Amino acid sequence: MRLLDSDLQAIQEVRSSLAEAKAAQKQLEKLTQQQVDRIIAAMAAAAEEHAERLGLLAVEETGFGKPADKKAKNLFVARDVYASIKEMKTVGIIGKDEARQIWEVAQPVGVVAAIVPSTNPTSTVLFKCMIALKARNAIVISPHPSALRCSQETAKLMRHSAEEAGAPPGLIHCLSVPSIEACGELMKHRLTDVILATGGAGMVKAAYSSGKPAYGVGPGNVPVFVHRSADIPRAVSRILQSKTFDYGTICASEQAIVADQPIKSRLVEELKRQGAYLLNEREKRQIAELILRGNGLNPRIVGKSPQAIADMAGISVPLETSVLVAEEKGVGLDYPFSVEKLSPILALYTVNDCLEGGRLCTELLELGGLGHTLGIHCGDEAVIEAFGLELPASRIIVNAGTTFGGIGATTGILPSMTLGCGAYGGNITSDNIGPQHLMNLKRVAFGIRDMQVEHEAAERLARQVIGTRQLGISREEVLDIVKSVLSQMKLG
Ligand SMILES: CC(=O)SCCNC(=O)CCNC(=O)[C@H](O)C(C)(C)COP(=O)(O)OP(=O)(O)OC[C@H]1O[C@@H](n2cnc3c(N)ncnc32)[C@H](O)[C@@H]1OP(=O)(O)O
Ligand SMILES: NC(=O)C1=CN([C@@H]2O[C@H](COP(=O)(O)OP(=O)(O)OC[C@H]3O[C@@H](n4cnc5c(N)ncnc54)[C@H](O)[C@@H]3O)[C@@H](O)[C@H]2O)C=CC1
Repeated sequence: MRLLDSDLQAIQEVRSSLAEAKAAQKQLEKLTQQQVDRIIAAMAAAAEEHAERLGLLAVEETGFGKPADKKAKNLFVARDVYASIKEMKTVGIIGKDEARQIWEVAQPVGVVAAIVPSTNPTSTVLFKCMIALKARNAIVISPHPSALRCSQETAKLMRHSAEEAGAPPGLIHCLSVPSIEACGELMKHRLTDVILATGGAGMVKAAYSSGKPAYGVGPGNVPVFVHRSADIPRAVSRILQSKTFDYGTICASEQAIVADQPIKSRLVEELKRQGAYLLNEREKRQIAELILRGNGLNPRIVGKSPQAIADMAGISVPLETSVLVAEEKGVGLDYPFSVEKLSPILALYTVNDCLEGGRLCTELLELGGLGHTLGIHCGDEAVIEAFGLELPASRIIVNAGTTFGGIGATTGILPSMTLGCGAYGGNITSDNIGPQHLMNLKRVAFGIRDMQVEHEAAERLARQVIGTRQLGISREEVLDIVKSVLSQMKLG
C-alpha cells in the first residue's frame, strides 16, 4: 500500500502530538489534587460559557441535530458530568481501608487516544478532555472528518482554559488531518497508553485490534417495552421527549417501541395526540427506502427533522410532527425500521405479552445494540425485575426516556457521554465511562495475618512423634491424630 503525502503528513502529526502530550503528561502528574481540580473547574466553566457556540458549530458543520439540543449536551457535560467528578480523588493516596490495611494510590494511565463520533462531536470532546485530565492524563483526539472543525475548536477551548488554570502546555491535541491511517497510527503508537473509542461497530473493532488497552464502546439499537401496567400518557411523553432530542442522534435514544397488545390502541392514540405521525403503508415504504445505504445507515437522514426526512421521501407531514412512526413486524436488514436510525424515526411492534416482548427486545438488541440500553415503561415490579435479569443490555431504564436515562441525566447512573456495552457488545466494560477508568490503582498492602501452614506443621510434629519409636501405630495414623489436635487447637 502506498500512502499519499497528506497521509504521511497526518501520521507525522500523530507522532509529534503524542510526543508533546507524553512530555506534558509527565508534568501534569506532579500537580496536587487542588491544582488538578482547579484546571477541571476552569475547563467546565469554559464549556458552560461556550456551550451554545460549540453546539451551533456542530450543527452547521455536520448537518446533524438541533443547535439548542447540542447546547444542552454540552451543558450536560459542563454541569452534570463536572458535578459527578468534581470531588473525585485522583491524586496520591485516594483511599485507606483500615480494616484490610490497604492504601489505594492513583496512577494516571498516561496518554489517552480519543476517537469521537460525528453525532456528538463537541460534547464528547469536552467530556473526554475533562475526564482524561481529571485522572492526570494527556489526550490526543482523532475527530471524524465531517466534524473536524467543531471538534478542533472544542479541543482548542479545552486546551486554553486548562493552560490558563495552570495545566502544562501540550496536554490536549486534536488532529487536523483526519485519516483512517492516522487514526490507526494513533491507536497503535507506542506512546499511546489507552484508547477511549466511541462510535460504530467498525471503529470499535479497529480499536480492539490495535493491540493497546482500549475502552471501545459501540452502537445502540434501543428497544422500549411498554407494558400493560404502564402510565401510557406519561410513557409516551417521556419517549417522545427522549427520541426528539437532537433529532435522535444520541446512541441511547429509543429506536423501537414494543407495545403490549392490551394497551396498543391507547398507546397509538396517545402517540398521535402528543405529535407523532403514524405512517401509512405507502409512506412507510417510501421512508424505508431512505433508511439504509447499502448495508449501513444513510447519512442523509441522520439528525434531520421529521419534516426534512418526509420531504426527502416525497411525502408531507404536519409541521408539528415530532417523530415518524411505522408499524413493523420483522427484525433485520430486510426491515429497515428495525435498525439504529439516529433520526426521529421509530418502529412500532405489537406483542401478546411480556414474554414475547422480552424476546423481541432481545432480537432488536442483537441486530445492532447488544449490551447497550433498553427502556421499559411498567408499573409491575416483577416484570421490571425479569427484564433487568434477562435482557442483554447494560442499562435498563425504567419509566424514563432512554436518551437522558442512559447518559445519567435523569437517572442515578454516572453521567457520561461514553456508554460501555459490556461483553454482550464485545466491550471490556458495561459501565458509563469516567475518570476512574483512566487511572490505575496501585495497592499498598500491609501484612495482617500469618500464613497458616497446617499441613507442614502437622508433618513436622508427626515426624517428631514417630522419632521417639514408642508408639505401635503407623505414620499415617500419627499424622491424622496430630492434624485433628491442631485443628481443635485452632477452633479453641
Ligand atoms: C445496519 C445498521 O444496523 S445501521 C445502525 C448502526 N449504526 C452505525 O453503525 C452507525 C455508524 N456510523 C455511520 O453509519 C455513519 O458514520 C453515519 C451514517 C452516522 C454518518 O455517515 P457519514 O457522514 O457518511 O460518515 P462515515 O463515518 O460513514 O464516513 C464518511 C467517509 O469518511 C471516512 N472516514 C471515517 N472516519 C475517518 C477518519 N478518521 N479519517 C478519514 N476518513 C474517515 C469513511 O471511510 C468514509 O469514506 P468513504 O465515503 O470513502 O467510504
Ligand atoms: N456507546 C456509546 O457511548 C456511543 C455510541 N455511539 C454510536 O456511534 C455511532 C454514531 O457515530 P459515528 O460518528 O457515525 O460512528 P463512526 O464509527 O462512523 O465514527 C466514530 C469515529 O471513528 C472513526 N472511525 C470510523 N471508522 C474507523 C476505522 N475503521 N478506523 C479508525 N477510525 C475510524 C471516525 O472517524 C470517527 O471519529 C452510532 O452507532 C452510535 O450508537 C455514539 C455515541 C455514544
